[in-house]
Amino acid sequence: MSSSPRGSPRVLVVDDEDDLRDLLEITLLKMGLDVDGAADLARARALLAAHDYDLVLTDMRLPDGLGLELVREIGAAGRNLPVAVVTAFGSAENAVVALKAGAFDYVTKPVQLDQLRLMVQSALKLAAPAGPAAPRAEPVDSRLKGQSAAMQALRAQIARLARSMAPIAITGESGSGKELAAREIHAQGARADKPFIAVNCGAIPEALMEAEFFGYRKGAFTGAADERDGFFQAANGGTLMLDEVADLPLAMQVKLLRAIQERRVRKIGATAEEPVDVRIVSATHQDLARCVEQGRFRQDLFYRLNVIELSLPPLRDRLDDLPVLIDAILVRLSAAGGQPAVLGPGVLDALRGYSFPGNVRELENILERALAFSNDGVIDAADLALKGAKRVEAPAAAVPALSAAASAAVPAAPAPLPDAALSMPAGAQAGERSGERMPPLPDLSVLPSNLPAYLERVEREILLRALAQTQYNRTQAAQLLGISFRQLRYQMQKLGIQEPEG
Ligand SMILES: Nc1ncnc2c1ncn2[C@@H]1O[C@H](COP(=O)(O)OP(=O)(O)OP(=O)(O)O)[C@@H](O)[C@H]1O
Repeated sequence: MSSSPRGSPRVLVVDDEDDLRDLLEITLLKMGLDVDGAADLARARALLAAHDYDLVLTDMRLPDGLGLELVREIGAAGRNLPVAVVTAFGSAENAVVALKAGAFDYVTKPVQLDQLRLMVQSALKLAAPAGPAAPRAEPVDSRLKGQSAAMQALRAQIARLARSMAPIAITGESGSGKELAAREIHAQGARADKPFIAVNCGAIPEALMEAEFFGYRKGAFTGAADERDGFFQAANGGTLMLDEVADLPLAMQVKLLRAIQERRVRKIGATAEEPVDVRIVSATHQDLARCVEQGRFRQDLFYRLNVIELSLPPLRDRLDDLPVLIDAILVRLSAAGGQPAVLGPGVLDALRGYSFPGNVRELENILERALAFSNDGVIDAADLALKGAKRVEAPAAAVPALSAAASAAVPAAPAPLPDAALSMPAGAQAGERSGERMPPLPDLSVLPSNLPAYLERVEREILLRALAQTQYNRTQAAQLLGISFRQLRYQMQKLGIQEPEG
């Protein structure tokens, strides 16, 4: 190994096409890097044995084998050395295979120099200045709490994944920590000092999606008074989390695929595209493969997003983590500087007996509410209101239908409708789909003169009832209505619904 003092970062370029190798070498030299070139695997191996590198950039097809072999060998040797591959245009498969094998990233031919520079900069941030070093198996201050084997394995997996650009698809039930895991991946990678942007794909109205994701130029459409960046520009250099990705409409899936493949986006109303350097992490509580089978999700986008899978176990499968989680939550909930609350006798057992359909978020909700009812900082079993929580399972004659009479006058800021106004109109047909509660439609013999205001009023009433029925447990209210917690929170904010004091 060369033991020369480390000056400029050193890059190894492996490519048998002289022209392309020269172009890559010149570009890297202009970035102030030291560069060595190799035309085949044998030469590359010899150079790797003789020198410390900070980055390897290799073509996929070489005269004596595949660039993929280098990716694997370097990974197996545990060297802290990012390897990027150059793949032929349109061969998404190669890129995905390389990422799965542990490549840090890839560039496609013909190589776009601006993209190459972005990729190299990001790779060099990863290279440890003091040479090879094993990645930390488990950071001391991981935000993902829990000592169960599943959580330990998850943290170790995150520590490895954080070091590459490979798209990660996170699955897990609602409230199981998908966003937290995504933040952890971001925080442990080279992009930590750049933005992490989480987007709830299910909460953006379809008509606004393109503008929200890609931005727009001034005057691009009525109301576009100023130029605005989209999520991609906002996340540039960092991580973009596509939460509830299964909710993306098909038309948007096509545009997103293009942006991910090309690593370029075009603002609405702009003529030129701009390069973006964004790591994509997606999450869903749905089975995305099934969505593909059902034609609701594009196969090609699925393939692009699902390079590495990370699965979060439900809380009921790791109840041993309860004490650690409870401690962390109670510390967070304690007034600044104050003593955290403690659990009274039997409380932990009561919680162990609960199935937590809303996972860690539900545990947080339960403890937050219990704390409000508790005396002297001691939470008793009765404070948990778990019995009430189980009411969710009771067959809900729940949300009654609205009668059109209630809509005759729609106030600007609609108040909850009186019960009398919520009686089911005679002869109304309940639209039942298998297993779904589908209350009958309101009597629409009188049509609302302001549809958006009327629908808002209906929605508000439904949310208020679901919240009242679950004692303002938002996790359970969301479940009752078959929407995600974030959707509920978003709608509550939109409609100005707040939890009552006390
Ligand atoms: N292992 C964990 N340790 C500590 N807190 C956790 C853990 N897992 C989840 N949480 C907390 O639980 C709450 C829900 O987590 P998060 O928002 O990441 O879930 P999610 O799976 O993304 O939910 P959704 O599907 O509704 O979007 C957050 O407040 C988060 O901090």
